Amino acid sequence: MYVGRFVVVSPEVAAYRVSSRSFPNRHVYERDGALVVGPTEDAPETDNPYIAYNCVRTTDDTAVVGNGSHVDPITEKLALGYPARDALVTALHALDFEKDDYDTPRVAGTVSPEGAYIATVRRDALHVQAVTEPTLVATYERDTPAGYDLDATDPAGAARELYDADFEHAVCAAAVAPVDDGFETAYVNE
Ligand SMILES: NC(=O)c1ncn([C@@H]2O[C@H](COP(=O)(O)O)[C@@H](O)[C@H]2O)c1NC=O
Repeated sequence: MYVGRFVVVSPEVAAYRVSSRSFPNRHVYERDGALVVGPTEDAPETDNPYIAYNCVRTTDDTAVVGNGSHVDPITEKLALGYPARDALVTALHALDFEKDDYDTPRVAGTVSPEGAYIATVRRDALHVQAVTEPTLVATYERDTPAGYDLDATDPAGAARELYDADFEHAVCAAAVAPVDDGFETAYVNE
């Protein structure tokens, strides 16, 4: 099954995978404390505005994952003191679904020692939900948050588990979790 990009959030960890039919030549890398999705050196030129973005950012107490430019305003609202639910609602409502050929939904997650959320904005819905067990939302097919069998509670394990998940066209994966002195991140490119 092809589900496109997806987020999995648990109370311990937030993770994200890029699956892509159209733009497979991409990778995750670190820049200025964020994890970024972007084209590899051999990628063909494109003017698609939706394929390069920060996919993981953190504030002092909360980490954000997502499939596009909304990761930045969600992070900025959190840094201003908005509760996670409100930061997700505000940023996703402002940017809305992607204006591409598929009306691709935006998906996002947050995790902090105080709690975790998962969210999506589609053409027909805005869904923001507190997470008490591992939960997945994807851009296509599985586009409403639903329980997912994630075993890992650490970023390295979660990024690996998402990369290896049985959905087509894996490209790369990333994950983030709170630790004693901040956040730990990990990613997989293969
Ligand atoms: N975030 C991403 O990495 C990303 N990759 C592709 N898209 C969008 O989704 C469309 C379909 O891409 P694909 O055929 O790879 O699933 C692309 O034309 C692009 O507008 C993305 N936008 C949202 O998921």
